[in-house]
Amino acid sequence: MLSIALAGKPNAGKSTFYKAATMADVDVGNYPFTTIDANRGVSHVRTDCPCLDREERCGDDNCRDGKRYVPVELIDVAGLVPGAHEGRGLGNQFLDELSTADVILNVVDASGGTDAEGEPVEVGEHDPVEDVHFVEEEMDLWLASIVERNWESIERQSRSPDFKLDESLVDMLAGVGASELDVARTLRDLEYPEDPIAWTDEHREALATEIRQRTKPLVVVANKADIAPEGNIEALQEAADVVVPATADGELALRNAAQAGVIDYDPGDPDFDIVGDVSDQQREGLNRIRGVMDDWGGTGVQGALDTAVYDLLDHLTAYPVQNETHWTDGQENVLPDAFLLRQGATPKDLAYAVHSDIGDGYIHAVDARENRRISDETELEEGAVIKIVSDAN
Ligand SMILES: Nc1nc2c(ncn2[C@@H]2O[C@H](COP(=O)(O)OP(=O)(O)OP(=O)(O)O)[C@@H](O)[C@H]2O)c(=O)[nH]1
Ligand SMILES: [Mg+2]
Repeated sequence: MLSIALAGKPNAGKSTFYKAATMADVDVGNYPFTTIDANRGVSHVRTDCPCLDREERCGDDNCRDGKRYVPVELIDVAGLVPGAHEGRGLGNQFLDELSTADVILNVVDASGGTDAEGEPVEVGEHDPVEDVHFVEEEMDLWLASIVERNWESIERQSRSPDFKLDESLVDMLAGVGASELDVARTLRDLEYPEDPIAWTDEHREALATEIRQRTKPLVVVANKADIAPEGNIEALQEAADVVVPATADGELALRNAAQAGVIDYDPGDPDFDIVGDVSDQQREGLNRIRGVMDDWGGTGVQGALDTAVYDLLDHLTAYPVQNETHWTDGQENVLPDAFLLRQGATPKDLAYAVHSDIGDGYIHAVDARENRRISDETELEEGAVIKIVSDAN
């Protein structure tokens, strides 16, 4: 499963985001380091279900009237402060929690109501732009310290006649999610001495930064948009490449209200309808959330997850089916499985995602939307419905 981690300074709203996105019961509090041990749970990204092209909607639990929710892992870690890689705040051990993540949501308190350490201050007192880059810097330094720690072993390996730097680096960096391709591209882009013994700290830091950029791309979540002073969100949008304005608190309130039957709302909707009895106070609260949604197209929680997976990681959703004619002629109306694959993925990649035996036994694939055999080189598109023919079937 793809893995998304929430990182950022204390008190920015990471656990509130996590709680809203997973509906798990975790601690939230207006003070730094509410979270100490990481929370891991299942959230979802949202896309259009292929059933929207059919007369009947899909009967799967993860499809709500054509809105398809595809599972991803979400990790909520302790707050990060500048200097964390050398043990400040709760230290650096929890940076290790980020090593399995494919993408990071850097939750920033856009209201400026918490200082650099996460202590509450007057709204607007702290400049949230200051909180954007330190997360990347801490992650770079953390990775640099891993490289540093392992360099002696690389030096030792380099004395062997069949030493290959790329292979040794792949071994060393696999744990932080770097693939052979990541290492190959990084080495292509860097200038470095052939002999590992001649590497300086600067070479190792440059390596760490490149690898971090490739393996841990970041989305900035401009949280607390509901109370952010005029101009703060825009300043954040200037300061970072990918910024999603959000109210995690608002999303949590909406999910709770939807669960209680008070509103009609599916995560990621741009708006909601009040369908139950509400007090004046509740109505006022809901309208405040609606204000943020009107400004930014939603609460931003689902939007941030979707941006991370579909835009930053460039993934698509593919749906394997058992029987292509049943899907084509409408006998079968449920798509029980959805897989997130990198853009460029082929039918065989989908086969391997389903199961390694299915991949090993892959014979050919059929596009079930059109009931037509497709070539093994076909690049799958978002919403592909595919029957894999495999001798492991
Ligand atoms: N106004 C407003 N407050 C929010 C929002 N999201 C979270 N908060 C509040 O911000 C405070 C901190 O929230 P948490 O979710 O505990 O923050 P955290 O980042 O997990 O904090 P640590 O675990 O200490 O690192 C709480 O008082 C939340 O209610 C939001 O969208 N708007
Ligand atoms: Mg927390």
